[in-house]
Amino acid sequence: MTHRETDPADRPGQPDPTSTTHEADDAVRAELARLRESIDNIDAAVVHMLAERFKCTQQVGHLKAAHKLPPADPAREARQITRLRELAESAKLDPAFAEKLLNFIIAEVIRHHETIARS
Ligand SMILES: C=C(O[C@@H]1C=C(C(=O)O)C=C[C@H]1O)C(=O)O
Repeated sequence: MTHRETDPADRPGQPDPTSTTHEADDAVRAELARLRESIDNIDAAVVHMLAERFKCTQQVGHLKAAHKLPPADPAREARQITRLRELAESAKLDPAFAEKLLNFIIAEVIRHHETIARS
């Protein structure tokens, strides 16, 4: 803890000029807590949405395995990436990040499809 020139202990009987700082600290803490609550809600939504997406892709995996279709469909992936990049741009999200995220998810889906095909 640093000793400030404005330490009220240095000026007995004077109003505490640091109280504004403490109020600002409280306001910052409250704003941080409010934003983090929203972040937690959004993270929960992302997890639930991903779980729903994986439920769908698992069904696709079973359908493909039953009909001897390949686990990956690069043409479909290319269309999804084009679409997602456009969506990202209009949402002011970095399209390169959106593409990386989709590729990461799709790679996991393909891994699941390969497992289903082997089973
Ligand atoms: C889900 C599918 O399988 C794979 C996974 C994809 C995805 O996660 O969106 C897209 C294409 C395929 O490589 C599909 O063919 O639709």
